[in-house]
This record gives sequence, structure tokens and C-alpha cells, in this order.
Amino acid sequence: MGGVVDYLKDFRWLLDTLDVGLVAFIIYRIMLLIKGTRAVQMLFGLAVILSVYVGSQLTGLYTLHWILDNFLSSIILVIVVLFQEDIRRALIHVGANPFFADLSYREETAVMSELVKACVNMANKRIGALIVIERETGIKDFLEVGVEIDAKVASDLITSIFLPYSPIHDGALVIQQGRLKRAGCFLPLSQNPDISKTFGTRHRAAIGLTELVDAVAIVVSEETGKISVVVGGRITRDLDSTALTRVLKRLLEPRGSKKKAK
Ligand SMILES: Nc1ncnc2c1ncn2[C@@H]1O[C@H](COP(=O)(O)OP(=O)(O)OP(=O)(O)O)[C@@H](O)[C@H]1O
Repeated sequence: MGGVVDYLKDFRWLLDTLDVGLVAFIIYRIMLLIKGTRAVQMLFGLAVILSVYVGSQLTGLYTLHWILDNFLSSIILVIVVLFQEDIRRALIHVGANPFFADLSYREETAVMSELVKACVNMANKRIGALIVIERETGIKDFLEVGVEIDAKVASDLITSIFLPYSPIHDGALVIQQGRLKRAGCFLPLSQNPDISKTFGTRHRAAIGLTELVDAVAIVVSEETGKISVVVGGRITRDLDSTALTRVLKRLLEPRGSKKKAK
């Protein structure tokens, strides 16, 4: 063991590179995880307090410095309390793609085909729909109202949720970890002035949410019967069943997935 440590010491530069690389990667993953959540504002608030602390030390504002010194001495506790939800989420999600985290290859394929079937069916019947699929970044903070459901992804259930006389047909249906989790959720509308005037609020809601987080939104237009996929605020329109399957596979399959059909 000692021999290995001595040997590695000869490659200090390699260890330093690895060290810096790992820390950069961890910070990047943390940023990705909290991007678009309230944790970003809290982090910003903490950064402001830290700057005031350093400023008070440099300028000799002793009372302010003393107060902040006492506050910051329990910073670990403050961070754990403030970010408890994010920390819990991070630990659950380490090394996993939330959408398909616990699903086998066969289950993934079934979820995808049920989704496509539902969208094509609704498009043919001109039933308007908005389905949001959470990926790495949590979207909970952006969902207003809505009803919790927690059900298997099934084409008939999705269609019946969006039937005009269903009490939860308005708003978005949310899929998290391969399950239907909430329906009737209202999303932030995009404020982008460049969006075509032909898009109404359903499409604007899909664009608005995906501008903030990495979720994928599927929109079925009630007016035209066309299916669109929105990701990163960009919309791909007029998809048929084959194109929709291809796009969803590309966007939702865990990167570098090694799952094989069982
Ligand atoms: N903020 C929102 N979040 C989620 N869904 C919304 C939101 N605002 C409106 N919707 C949904 O969009 C529906 C209205 O769609 P509207 O006709 O305005 O949009 P559209 O983009 O033209 O869609 P379509 O092509 O289906 O008509 C509402 O009934 C509601 O279900």
C-alpha cells in the first residue's frame, strides 16, 4: 500500500489534475441540480452575506463583522437546513437519470410507446394536451396547483385526463421517474417576445418551463391536431408517431445507457 502511495507521489501533477477535475465536475453537477430552483436564490443570498462579511473585515466594521462571524461559524448547519430538500434530491439522484431511474429496458420502451400512442390518439381526435417529462432538474418549484395522481403511464389514462370534460384536463400532466405524478399543473409562460404569435398559452407554457429547466414537453394542439416537442425553449413541430418516438428516445434514454432488452 505504502509502495503504491509513493509511486503515485511521482505523478503529483496527475493527482492534482484529477483533484481539480473532480471538484469542477461536482460543482457542475450541483449547479445542474439546483438550476431553476429556489436554491439558486438562497445561494445568491449566502454569497451576498459572505461578501458583506469580507467587506466588514476589510473596512473595520467590527460589530457587523462580529455578528456575521457568529452566523457564519454555523454555516454548515445553515446550509443543511436551507438546502435539505436539494441535498436529499442530490443523494437520491447520484449516478441516476431520474426519468428512467429504476425502470428496466422493457419498461422504458413500454412507457415511451404508451406516451406516443396517447399523443397520436389525442392528435387524431383533436384533444389538446400538454405533457411534461422531468429529467435531471427538479421542476416542483415551477408547478402551480395541480392534482397528485401517481399512476403507471398508460395511453388510455393519459387520453382520459385530457378529455374536455375531465376536471383535470386544463394545464399540464407531469411525468416523473417514469410515472404519471400530477395533472392540471400550471406552468410559467414564456416571456420571449420572438415567439410566433400563432402560439397560444399551451405552447407558451411548454416553452416557458423548458427555458428554465431541462424537462421535455410534448404539446398536442387542439386547434391543428399537430404534435410538438419542446426542449430548452425550442419547439420541434408537426411530429408523426415515428418522429415522436425517435425524438423521445434521444431525449429520454439515459446517456450511455447499457440496459439491454430482458
Ligand atoms: N400556464 C399554463 N400552464 C399549463 N397549461 C396552460 C397554461 N395556460 C394555458 N394552458 C392550457 O392551454 C389551454 C389553452 O390553450 P390555447 O388555445 O390558449 O393555446 P394554444 O397554444 O393555441 O394550444 P392549441 O393549439 O391546443 O389551441 C388551456 O385550456 C390550458 O389547458
